[in-house]
Order: sequence, then structure tokens, then C-alpha cells
Amino acid sequence: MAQYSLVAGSVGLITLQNPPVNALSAVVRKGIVSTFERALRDPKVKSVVICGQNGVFCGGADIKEFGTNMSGPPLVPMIHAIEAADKPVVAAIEGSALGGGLELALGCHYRIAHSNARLGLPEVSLGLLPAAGGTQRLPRLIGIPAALDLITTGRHVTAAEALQLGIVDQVTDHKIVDEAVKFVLSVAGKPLDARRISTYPCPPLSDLDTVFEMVMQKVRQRAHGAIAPIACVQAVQAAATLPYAQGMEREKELMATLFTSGQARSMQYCFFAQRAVSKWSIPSGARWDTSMPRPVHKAAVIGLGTMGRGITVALAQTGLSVVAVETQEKQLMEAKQAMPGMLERGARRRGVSLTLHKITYSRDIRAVADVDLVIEAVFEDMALKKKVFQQLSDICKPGTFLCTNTSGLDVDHLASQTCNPELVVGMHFFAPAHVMKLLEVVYGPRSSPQAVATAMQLGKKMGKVSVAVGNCRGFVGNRMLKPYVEQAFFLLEEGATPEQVDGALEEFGFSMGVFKVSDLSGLDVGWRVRMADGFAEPGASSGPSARVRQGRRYSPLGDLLCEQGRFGQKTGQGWYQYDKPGGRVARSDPWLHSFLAEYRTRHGLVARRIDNQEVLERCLYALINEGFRILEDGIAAGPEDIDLIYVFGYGWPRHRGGPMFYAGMVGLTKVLQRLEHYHQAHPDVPFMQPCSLLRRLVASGSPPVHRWREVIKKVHSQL
Ligand SMILES: CCCCCC/C=C/CC(=O)SCCNC(=O)CCNC(=O)[C@H](O)C(C)(C)COP(=O)(O)OP(=O)(O)OC[C@H]1O[C@@H](n2cnc3c(N)ncnc32)[C@H](O)[C@@H]1OP(=O)(O)O
Repeated sequence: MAQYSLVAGSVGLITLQNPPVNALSAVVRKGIVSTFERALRDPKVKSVVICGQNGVFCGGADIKEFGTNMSGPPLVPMIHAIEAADKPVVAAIEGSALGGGLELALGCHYRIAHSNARLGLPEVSLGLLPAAGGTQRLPRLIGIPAALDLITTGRHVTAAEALQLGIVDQVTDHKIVDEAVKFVLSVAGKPLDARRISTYPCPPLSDLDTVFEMVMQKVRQRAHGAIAPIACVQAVQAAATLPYAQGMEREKELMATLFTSGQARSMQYCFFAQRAVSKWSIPSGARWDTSMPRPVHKAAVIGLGTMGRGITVALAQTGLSVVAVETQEKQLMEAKQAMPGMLERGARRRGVSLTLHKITYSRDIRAVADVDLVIEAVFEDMALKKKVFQQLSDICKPGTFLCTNTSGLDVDHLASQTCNPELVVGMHFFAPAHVMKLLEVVYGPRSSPQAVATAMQLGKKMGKVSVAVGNCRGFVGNRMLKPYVEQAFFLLEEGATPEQVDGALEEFGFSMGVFKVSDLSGLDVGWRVRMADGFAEPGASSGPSARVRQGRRYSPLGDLLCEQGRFGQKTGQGWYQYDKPGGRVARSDPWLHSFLAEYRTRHGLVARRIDNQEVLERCLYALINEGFRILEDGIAAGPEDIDLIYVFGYGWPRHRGGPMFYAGMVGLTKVLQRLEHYHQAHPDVPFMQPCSLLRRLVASGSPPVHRWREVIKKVHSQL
């Protein structure tokens, strides 16, 4: 609702009230319309201030209403009425003014912001565009380039930047409503014509066509198939080229297409999934709202390879004191040289001050004696990690949480090396750890609720999307990657090329195909895992049994490349070739193509034409099938957890909602049928055998993704 009061004798104060973020629900919109009419009618009222309760102006349209039968007064005429009013209206902005919230403020004649305010038009990240006049008013107010930046990226700006851009008229540290009232009294009686943004011409820009061509090209490249950013550019182009009223028509038309699209549904699902996973619960019964985290003031990182450096930087950026330990002199020196640059770039990107002084370096593991939490990030080798955990257990003060950054080893086994296994959890970061948003928090059977809560909270503080997952080989993300990569290898055996497989996945929306990712992260990473799992064996890659291991189909292609020293970008050759070791631009490699042809001949395989649909179905459905197994095993609490891991950690396109949501969009029956088909064709590939949870869901009528937990619960209760 919206509360109305008369203040300072002549100011109508409208306060939006819809906790927690004063979203513009039907009731709030109704409240604004009726209170505003009242203010206009009342002869005592000479001006109006609009504010939000509880330190938040407005988080925008009520996203929960989307997809329902929306009722109540629409936003566009409501904002027009405010702009057209003949009494001055000031938006008093504190906290957030986002989406429809900022559009409401742009309809006001003046905007005053508290210095804590964040403003933005983030609709693009919900698969939409700012359709309450945002695409037409913002370019008129701040110019086309700045408006394009804000609208196509959805980024939030601080009050200071908003002032600099001209979005707000004044920034204050004082009480926002008091300042707004003072301000509106000072402008009483001044003409309002020049304050109505819709009447402004768009600031002229030379060579408009070229500007939009270039922006469109850049946006398309970044969008990976998402349609909303493209529509945002088109809407701003309308502002630049059409009169306001026609621009509004164009905005409405473009929004109509987006509003009912599957992409918008997927992205809005991701928004709510992100909030849902922060409310974690684990099989022991521990939950986010009953488990108290312990404060972490000082942390340590053991091992300063790529991961350790990223984690150290991420911790320091959070404001924690960090002890960075590396026992090898050369590696320590390299880290000391590299990390200031990483911190500097991060500080510049985020507009914050440098935190170099937060890090102290040591070659001696005993330097961690007084820290609250340690993150081990040594080489992915169980024997080495066990030794480190034994040492940490002896050295650290009582109660120190011991975390491992392993990407898939048994967290419980590491816990058993310590005197207090309840203090041990996995904190699986993704490279580069100071940039990537995902954190898998891995609980073992003995991890205490407090240890899980502390790791989850630390992740949040570090700006990560933290997802609590159970302990199994590869946890959630890497476990699902295995069948996906396996299918990619099989497709090469059967006639596809890395270029074709990557092309199909990139067209689907992944920022990089599976083979490019493999070249980037290093082919040796998977090779080591396959060796540890007893699949890859030196010398076994070319014999007659090369393509069958442990009774199942196996492709030694990756192993063969590693045996040739082709580890990807770092060696200049992998699935592609690069201009030099460390090169970044993947080029097709004729050697690889002849190698594949020769390999097929050697193994009596006849290359066939494979279409992109088969590439996608086999790679993605194999991965999704493993996702269902993970749900069945209780390793992930719900589909949202898996989806966010894939969106934030593995480049799954957000506009496709994550693998499990995507399965629901495709139709579970179809996914099941295609898995059955491929399993029949390849009975020696266990990953293609449809998971029984998927069958159960189909038998239950394929409920929507938010109801899967009910079926999963039933499965667990029967086990
Ligand atoms: C066909 C024509 C139709 C025209 C429709 C007009 C379209 C207008 C476009 C829009 O305005 S779309 C919405 C744009 N706004 C946003 O994208 C903002 C989304 N919210 C946020 O970014 C954050 O929530 C925040 C506002 C910055 C606050 O962050 P904070 O970390 O403090 O809290 P959260 O945990 O994120 O949220 C708390 C709570 O509030 C719920 N929520 C937040 N925003 C909205 C919203 N706009 N609508 C509904 N609900 C919202 C969120 O889900 C949390 O709920 P929970 O139940 O406590 O988890």
C-alpha cells in the first residue's frame, strides 16, 4: 500500500509500504494512484514527496506478479500522471531505486538521493526491458551512450555516480525525507515544464546509425542468444529516433514479446533460485535460520597456485586479514608479484580502496596458528592434502574451521585426519576465484551446522553465490560434468569435430564449448582425475581394449592428447592450436583432424554425419540425467541448487534457467524418451540410463520444477 500524510503544512508525503523492498504490487500501485489524486485535489498541498518505508525507495515491479493475471492500475499511465501534475513532485531515494522504482522516480520532477542509494534498471537480467518509460526517459535525461550502458547491462550505480550522470539532482547524507521536503519547498512555484523528462529531446549524437550498429554488435556478442539485451538497444534506438509517444509504443511492443518469453521465465526463475539457495538446509536437519555462523576476522590460505592466489585476493577484498602460506620459495615469489596487480584491478573495477596491507605472506605453515578459518588450496592430491590437514589440526587454535578447496576429493576423508572433524567443510571455489561468483560449500557427514553456516556466510560476504552440497566425487558441478564431457568425446569418435561440438554448445548459449573450456583449464586436469579413478592408464590408450574400461564404453581421446603433451592453451596445443603457449585464440588444428581420422580407422569406427541437435541432446541430457541422480542421492537439496551451480560456475546460459529448469522447459517426458533412445543405442554408456527419479517425476505428471521437492521427499522416505 501507500501511506499518505501532510507534512510541513503544504507537502503531501506518499510513503510506499510493501516490505521488504516496497515492490510495486497491484496494491501499492493502487495506493500511489489514490494518494496522488488526493494530493492533487487538496488545495493545502502545494507539492508532493514520494518515498519508501524502511530505508528502501522501491525495488521495482513485483516480480512475483509476473506470470499471474496482473490486475491493478498499470505503471505507465500512473507515472505519466505524476509527470503531468502541476504541483512539483520529488522522489526521495534511499536504499534501492530499481527497475519500475527508478522509472517512477524518473516520472517525478526532481530526484534527491541519500548517499547510500543504489539506482538501476536491472530488467535485462530478468529477461525484460524497462517498460514503464525507462528506455524513453533515461536517454533523454543522461544521453544515449550512458543510458545504453545502464539499460543493456542492468548495472546498479551509486548515488555519487547517479549525480555525476545527471540521474539525480542532489545527494545527501541527512534524513532523506527531511531533505526532500526542504528541497520541494524551495522549488515551490517554479515552472515545471522544463522538469518533465518526456518532453526533452534526446541529446544529439553524431553518426547515430554507426553508434547503434556498433553497440548492437557488442551487445549481441555478449548476449549469447539472450533476446532482452537486443530489445533494450532497439528501445533506446526508438528514443533516439522517434518522438516520445511513438517511442513508448515501441517500448511496449518490444516488452510484449519479452514478457511472455521462455527466456524471461528462465531468468526470473534464476532470481528467485538465488534467494532460495541462501536458505539452505542439509540432511542432518541443520538450516540457515537455526545455525549460527561464527565471525571470521582472520583467515589463511595454504598454497599459492592459481586457486590459492584467487582465494587470497577474494578474502582480502572482503576486508579480512589473510595469512598466505606457500612453502615453495619460487611459487611464493611469483604469487607476491602477481597478487598486487590482481588486487589493484579488482579495486579499480569495484571503485574501492586497495587492500594490499590485508595480506601477510609466509613459507611456514605455523603462521596460521591464530586464524579463525583456513582454506587449503594445495595441489589436487589426496596424500598431500591429508598431510596438510594433519598439520593444521596440530597447529591451529581450538575451534579454527578447516576448509578445503578440493574440486572433488572426499571431504570426510580429510576431516578424519583432524582431531575435530566437525570443523571441516569444503569451500570449492571456481577459477579465477576472485572473479567467479560460485562457491560450493561441501558438508561431510560430520561437518557441524556452525561450520556450514560459517562457510556459507563467508561466501556471501565475499559476494559469492554459495550453494551447500553433499560430499561425493566431484560434488555437484564436476560430477555432472563427467557425463557431459564423456558424450563430447564419444561424438568425436563417431564423426564430429571439436569445432562442431563447441559451435552447437555456444549457439545454445554457453560462453565456451566443452573443448575450448578443456583447453583453457588444461587437459591434464581431467586426465589426472581419470587416472585416480582407474580409467586412464599409461599405455592402455592404444591397445584393443582401449575403448572399454571397467565394463563400459570409454574414450581415451583426452588421454592420448595428454600423452602427446597437448595440455591446451598452456602448451599452445590441445583440441585446438594457439599461436604460442599461453595463447588465447583457438584456431582449428588440421593435425587434430587427421589424428581423429586415424584414430577412427585404427578402431574400425566409421565417421557419420552428426547434426547439432544430437550434439546438444547427448551432451546436455547426459548432464541433466546426472543432475537427477544427484537429487535422488540427496547431494543437492533441490533443482535450484544445481541450476545456480551451472549458471554461476559453468557458463550455462542464464536465459535457459540452468539444466534442471531447462529439462522442465523441454518437457521431462521428452528428456526421458531421448535418454531411453540414446541408452538403447549405447547400452554400454551407464550415464545414459534414465535415472529413476526422472521416471518418477514423469509418472507423477511432470510437475513444475518448484514442486519437484515433493516427489524427491517421497523417494527419500521410501529409501
Ligand atoms: C506487460 C507490461 C508489464 C509491465 C511491468 C513493468 C515492469 C517493470 C520492470 C521491473 O521493475 S522488473 C523488477 C526490477 N527490479 C529488480 O530487478 C530488483 C530485484 N531485487 C533486487 O535486486 C534485490 O532484491 C534488492 C532490491 C537490491 C534488495 O536486495 P537484498 O539483498 O537486500 O534483498 P533480497 O534478498 O534480494 O530480497 C529480499 C526479498 O525481497 C524479494 N524481492 C526483491 N525484489 C523484489 C521484487 N522486485 N519483486 C518481488 N520480490 C522482490 C526477494 O525475492 C526476497 O524475498 P524472500 O522471500 O525474502 O527471499
